[in-house]
Amino acid sequence: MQATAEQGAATAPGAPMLECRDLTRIYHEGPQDVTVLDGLELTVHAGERVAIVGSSGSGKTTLLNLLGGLDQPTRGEVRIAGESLLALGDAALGHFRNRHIGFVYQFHHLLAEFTALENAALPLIVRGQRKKVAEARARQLLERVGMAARADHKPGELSGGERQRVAIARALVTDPSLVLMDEPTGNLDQHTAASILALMDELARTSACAFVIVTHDPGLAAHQDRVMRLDEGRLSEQPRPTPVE
Ligand SMILES: Nc1ncnc2c1ncn2[C@@H]1O[C@H](COP(=O)(O)OP(=O)(O)OP(=O)(O)O)[C@@H](O)[C@H]1O
Repeated sequence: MQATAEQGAATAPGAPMLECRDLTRIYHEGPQDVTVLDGLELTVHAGERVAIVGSSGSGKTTLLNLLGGLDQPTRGEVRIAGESLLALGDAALGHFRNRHIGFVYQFHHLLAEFTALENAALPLIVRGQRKKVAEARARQLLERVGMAARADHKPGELSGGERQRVAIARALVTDPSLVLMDEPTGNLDQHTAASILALMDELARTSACAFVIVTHDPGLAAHQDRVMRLDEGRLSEQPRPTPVE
């Protein structure tokens, strides 16, 4: 299985990078079963950016967790770069995640005792890269998100928006095939948010990275290639609101 997980991703623009088929998640905790996702279908191609919108409690976080292999569906499957997450064992799944998926979740999960630079370099260190090489790449990403000057600061010394930018650098440092983002620009001012969007555009174009972005921000949603609304456990394509300049 390990060998399968290490195979290269289907990175040609236009190839399906993410496929969800009949994706269903029923929570059995509590007095009543709760069906949150109900036969959801989604295909995202290499180089494509898809925004997911939906009301509070509609299942956006549940969906992101399934896409990232952090939770297992009750029924159906998630394929990333042609690989079914369900078919991977725990060790292979961890390896696959590190290799193919970048996460930017609302709680950034930065390690408190590490600097911004060390945090951003961590996925490469985990992958076995030499510290010097990993930190050189991490520094490039920190520059891109406007955090180079704070590279030696620990998360406790950074603002919420600054921590978010370090988390974005960390998610992108491995050149992932797929980036999963939960409100990635929520804490950022307009100028910083615009520079993050420009970085995402460039990555989608140059490295065929696919993005799935959960957001309540109509401006951010309008900036993506497609907007999907999650409602009653399924996704439907939305007309895009006019982008906010
Ligand atoms: N572990 C769990 N056990 C039982 N129900 C759960 C569990 N996790 C989530 N839910 C329920 O599933 C539904 C979807 O939750 P989820 O967090 O995915 O929604 P969301 O769209 O991300 O919401 P928000 O926009 O408020 O963050 C909610 O009704 C929630 O109460």
